[in-house]
Amino acid sequence: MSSAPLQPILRPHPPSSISSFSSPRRTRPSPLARPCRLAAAREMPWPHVLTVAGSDSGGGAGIQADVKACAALGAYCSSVITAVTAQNTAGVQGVHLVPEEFIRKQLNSVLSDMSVDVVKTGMLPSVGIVQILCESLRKFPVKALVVDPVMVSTSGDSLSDPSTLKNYRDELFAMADIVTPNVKEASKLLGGVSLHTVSDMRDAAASIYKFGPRYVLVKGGDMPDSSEAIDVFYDGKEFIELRGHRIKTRNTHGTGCTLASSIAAELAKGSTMLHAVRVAKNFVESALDHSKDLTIGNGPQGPFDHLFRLKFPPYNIGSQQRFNPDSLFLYAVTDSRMNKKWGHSIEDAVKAAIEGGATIVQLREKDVESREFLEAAKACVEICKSSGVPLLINDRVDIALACNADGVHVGQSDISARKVRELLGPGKIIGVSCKTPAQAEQAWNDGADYIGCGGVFPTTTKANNPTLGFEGLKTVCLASKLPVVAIGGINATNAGSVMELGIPNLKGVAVVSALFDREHVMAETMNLRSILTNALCSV
Ligand SMILES: Nc1ncnc2c1ncn2[C@@H]1O[C@H](COP(=O)(O)OP(=O)(O)OP(=O)(O)O)[C@@H](O)[C@H]1O
Ligand SMILES: Cc1ncc(CO)c(N)n1
Ligand SMILES: [Mg+2]
Repeated sequence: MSSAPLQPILRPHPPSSISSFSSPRRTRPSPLARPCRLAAAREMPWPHVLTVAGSDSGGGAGIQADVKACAALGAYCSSVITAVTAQNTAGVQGVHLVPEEFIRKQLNSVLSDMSVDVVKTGMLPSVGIVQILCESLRKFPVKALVVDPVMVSTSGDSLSDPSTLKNYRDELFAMADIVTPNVKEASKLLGGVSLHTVSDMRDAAASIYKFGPRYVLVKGGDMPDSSEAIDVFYDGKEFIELRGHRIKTRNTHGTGCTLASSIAAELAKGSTMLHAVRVAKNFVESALDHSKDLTIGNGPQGPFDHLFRLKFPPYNIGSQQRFNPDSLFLYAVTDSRMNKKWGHSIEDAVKAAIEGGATIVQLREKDVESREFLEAAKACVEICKSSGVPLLINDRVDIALACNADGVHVGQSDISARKVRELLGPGKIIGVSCKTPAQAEQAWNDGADYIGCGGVFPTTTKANNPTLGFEGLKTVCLASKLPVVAIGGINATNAGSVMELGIPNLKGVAVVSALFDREHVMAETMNLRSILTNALCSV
């Protein structure tokens, strides 16, 4: 990780035009692509989002949603209030604008004193407010700007003067890292075009991109009935459809505010933009799912519980831990039968593998009683922690939670990665075994961190496991947006040839028998590590 101090990055983008579509702006490395350093050495970093938005007296949207979402995701949230609304589950009964000069004062108070990483905007109800915000951001640059162009509430009430449209497009969007309109807002921004399909959403995202933001997310929460909630993400080159389950509930008030502030919180924590958007969408879906039957108020649209995770104490909400794909290099997978055969305890086997140079460990214990497994897993967590090696648990989410492991690896017939992510939270590592491009795509959509692909060679460790060979491995790697670890029959004789394939996202090999069906686990691991290192150097 770079030790460079945090650089302010928000500067006005070039004026929007058709040519900005292919402008050099896109080729400049995104500052969000690298994790941020938030404070000088020895200071505790605290990711900080400033929300510039309206208050919702009902507590479900606006400032109130932003503060709760940031808190839930482990970021600090300061707030500049642009308007006070009288609002409940029935709709908006009144809007009272805060005087513009007082908004300037609030912005100045926060930005001149506190180190804000990301600014998120919600309700900006007048032309003057948009201008004041842009001036403040030029004076006090921040790391990223997330613009949720709030115009109309879901109840259909107007939250912004139509005259702000031009300022939004010409001034604010040009400074924004991401703009997150819903379909109605996207339509308004584009002069009233009608948007009915995902293809229309793509076209809208491309048109809004021309106004100057680095990324656009057109949200489909309000699209006609479907089993999925589909948002379209666009980075100027590629469209990505983010598909989530549509939760059947009346409690969707504030989903847009929550999504945008969650993106801001993740960016403040150092995520790349796409990762931030995926975590945010997953968070909204989980919150809606947990809140679907709650009742507050008598109107048609209720709020949801942003802090649902507090009900799950093991949920590591503040985790700053990030997955490093390079840790897949020498992936040691334990096997209780082999350990028994050689008279090794799980702990001794893990210790030996780490001493020999394993870079990540997975406990795959099929024949051990749960209580015994948990005790061994706890001991392994300590061993791995002291060596800085991540420890994953195969399949058993309960064991992973109980021993606070670094993550879980699941197969195609285990609990889905999406569900595991919901249970473990954003900070944990999730891997999925995949044999096909479609499974790799699903793992990516479900929020996994890596995939395991195999069996590359025939193996005796896993029954009825078809062999993919190098061609199958290549096909899956090529299709996978996630880093890959190869698995299945890999040993000291053939490991080098796997790494020599030189596939960019193939980060390492996972081995079971070659390390653990041996008397001297440490020596075998050292040997394999040097073979892998040599192979890597020769590519
Ligand atoms: N019923 C639902 N189930 C799952 N996800 C949903 C649902 N409704 C909305 N979403 C998701 O919530 C996020 C916010 O989208 P939405 O279109 O609701 O924004 P919005 O209209 O700006 O919300 P609001 O104005 O109520 O705050 C999107 O990622 C969307 O896909
Ligand atoms: C204050 C406020 N901001 C945003 C929205 C959009 O949901 C709302 N309903 N109220
Ligand atoms: Mg909205």
